[in-house]
Amino acid sequence: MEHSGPIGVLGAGAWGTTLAQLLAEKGYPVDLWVYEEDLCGIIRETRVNEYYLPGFVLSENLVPHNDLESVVKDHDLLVMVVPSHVYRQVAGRMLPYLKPGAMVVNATKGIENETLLTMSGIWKEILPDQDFIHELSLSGPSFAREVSQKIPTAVTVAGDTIEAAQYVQRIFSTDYFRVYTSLDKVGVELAGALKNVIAVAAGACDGLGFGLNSRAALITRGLAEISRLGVKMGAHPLTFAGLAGMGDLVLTCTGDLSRNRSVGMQLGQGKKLKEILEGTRTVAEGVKTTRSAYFLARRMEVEMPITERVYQVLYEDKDPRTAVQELMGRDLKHELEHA
Ligand SMILES: NC(=O)c1ccc[n+]([C@@H]2O[C@H](COP(=O)([O-])OP(=O)(O)OC[C@H]3O[C@@H](n4cnc5c(N)ncnc54)[C@H](O)[C@@H]3O)[C@@H](O)[C@H]2O)c1
Ligand SMILES: O=P(O)(O)OC[C@H](O)CO
Repeated sequence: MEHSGPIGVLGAGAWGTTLAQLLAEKGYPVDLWVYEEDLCGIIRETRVNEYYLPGFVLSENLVPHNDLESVVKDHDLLVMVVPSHVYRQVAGRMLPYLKPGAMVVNATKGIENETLLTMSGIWKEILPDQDFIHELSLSGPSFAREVSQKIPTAVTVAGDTIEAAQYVQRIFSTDYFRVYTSLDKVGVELAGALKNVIAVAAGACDGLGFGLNSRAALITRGLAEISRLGVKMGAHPLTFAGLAGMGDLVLTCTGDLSRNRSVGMQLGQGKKLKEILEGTRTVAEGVKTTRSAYFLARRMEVEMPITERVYQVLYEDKDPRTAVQELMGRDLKHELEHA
């Protein structure tokens, strides 16, 4: 084992717990930050995350904590898996304990509403010194439950240097979790966040009772528009054909385990957003990311017709059926236009 010392995982939702368990089962001592005090006690006593990942007994190498200091202080490697809307707040609280030179692997998928920044953008904004930490992004098609079941999965980790990306690649890879490297952090982060918007649209299409043709069209044209925005923001176009792009888009637009697809499905079936979100403990990042993507597209002057319609359905009460009619009725185009 190349890495020594404890690994801190921040966020004990389904994904944070899954990644913590993967690392703990590889033999690393893992400190897991659990936001909810009662859940922290439950995990300590039962070894099961009853709220977010029931059914999996967690390794003794994994220690739950409710205080941030125990998970961050003196840790050379940290994994961030809190929802994007609380990321800045949690990262800010971590600052006093952060070890200089620590590696921070971001596994959150989202774009902040207020600033339109991705998670690495948040670190850039709040860190006094840009070289204080090495920040990387882990993304790709990976439903937590399937990874917890050790179903073969492939993801990608993007860093600023190949050495950093390969270091993290080795730490996370197992015989069921294959990690590729990338140097396109902008692309990997944007692809992982923006696919959730298209997943809401794909779910809505299914909820309206449309068929597989519609879904395939949405996935393909969705990929076209999220690539368009990503490339304009400096991403490598081929990242969108990779695991964090096409891979995660296909998974989330077609997989019944997707929370984002499920939100869309319920919208298509006529439920209102408030009703859908009420009483759900888990996060569907696409709901908030849609707002960010909509304003980012306007700021960057990039045409994103699907994202625009998802925004109108979520936030302006547009009927999903009208949104589909509008998409189908747009001016006819050349397929590679704006590509
Ligand atoms: N679940 C997956 O399959 C999966 C896979 C890949 C990436 N992700 C990404 O991982 C991130 C976390 O998702 P998840 O599925 O693990 O979460 P989840 O929906 O299972 O759980 C919600 C999480 O939010 C935390 N939380 C709620 N309010 C909080 C607050 N005020 N401060 C700090 N934490 C708070 C909860 O403690 C819990 O950890 C998201 O960005 C998601 O897109 C999820
Ligand atoms: O359940 P979702 O829609 O948040 O998707 C989870 C992951 O992002 C899939 O890779």
